[in-house]
Amino acid sequence: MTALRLTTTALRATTRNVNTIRGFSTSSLRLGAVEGVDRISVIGAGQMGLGIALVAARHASLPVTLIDSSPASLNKSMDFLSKLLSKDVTKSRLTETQASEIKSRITTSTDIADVSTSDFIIEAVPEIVNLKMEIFKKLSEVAKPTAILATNTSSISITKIAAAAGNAADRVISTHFMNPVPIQPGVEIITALQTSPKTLETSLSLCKALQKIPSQSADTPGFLANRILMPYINEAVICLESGIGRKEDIDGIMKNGTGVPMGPLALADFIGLDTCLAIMRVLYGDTGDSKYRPSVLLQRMVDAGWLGKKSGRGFYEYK
Ligand SMILES: NC(=O)c1ccc[n+]([C@@H]2O[C@H](COP(=O)([O-])OP(=O)(O)OC[C@H]3O[C@@H](n4cnc5c(N)ncnc54)[C@H](O)[C@@H]3O)[C@@H](O)[C@H]2O)c1
Repeated sequence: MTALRLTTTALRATTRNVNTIRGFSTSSLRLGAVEGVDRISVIGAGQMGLGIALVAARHASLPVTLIDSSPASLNKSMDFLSKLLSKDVTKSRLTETQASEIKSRITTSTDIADVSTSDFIIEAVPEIVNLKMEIFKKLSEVAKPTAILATNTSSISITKIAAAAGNAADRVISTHFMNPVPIQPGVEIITALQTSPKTLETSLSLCKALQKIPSQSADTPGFLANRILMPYINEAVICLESGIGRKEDIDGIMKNGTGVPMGPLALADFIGLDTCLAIMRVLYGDTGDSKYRPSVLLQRMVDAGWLGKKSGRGFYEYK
């Protein structure tokens, strides 16, 4: 009985402490600390890279170096970050002080060598195999010899990317965040043949610190998420190109009939049509299975530079 009462009292005290912590600025608190990870770098400041940087700075209070080869992308992302944080302040989800502390934890760079002080590096550049391999080769030269090298690839073999990292291959893993990163709790974790158990363990701890829920998948084309999602999107594009339905009807029936928040064509615009096409090409190329053949219309839209929301035009138009 006494033990039970003590436990209950301790539990109430802990709950009180947690609530007190929640009400205060997180500046001096590392709520989501991960052993051996004091700084992270994110390479690629597009929609995924920015989201990852934001959750690391916000939920794990980690300093982040956000790297992009394009200064314009960095500026655009930092402007967008300010808008996201202001919205949270307006909606009373953050105080102004917390918002400016989160922003101050993120520094930007155009030089990949600036990963050199980070313990965990997450690559989020476009879904182009040679580009990713080039980056992992470079990371094996410029990163700390203990740093974990993670990729956010949607479909490319982690084992292949790890091979490009040479002696660092055992520290390569995939932390495949879902879009939009600040909202979706799921992260797919994929290990390469070379990945060490320690790399996996630290990556799972980081996911927890970022308040994400990991699901593990084998290193196969598309892993779990895109092996299921992309053929669905591709089939919706085939329905459009073969005149089975208008875009409003395709999206309408899936939205109103299956309860998904977005129809498949609107979702493709949101993901990026170049990313969708790249994933379908990996699924088709790596399996040789015709069920994964990318729709011709999807290829033509990417040829036209109609990449979806990020370019202002995809299946729909965006201001
Ligand atoms: N969009 C999604 O819904 C989604 C979801 C999960 C995973 N992913 C994956 O995440 C990765 C990034 O996707 P995204 O949608 O953020 O792409 P994006 O096009 O929005 O951003 C990519 C960024 O990488 C930068 N970049 C290009 N080359 C670079 C280089 N050599 N060095 C540094 N930066 C470079 C670009 O300037 C751009 O800012 C891809 O592998 C994609 O498959 C995307």
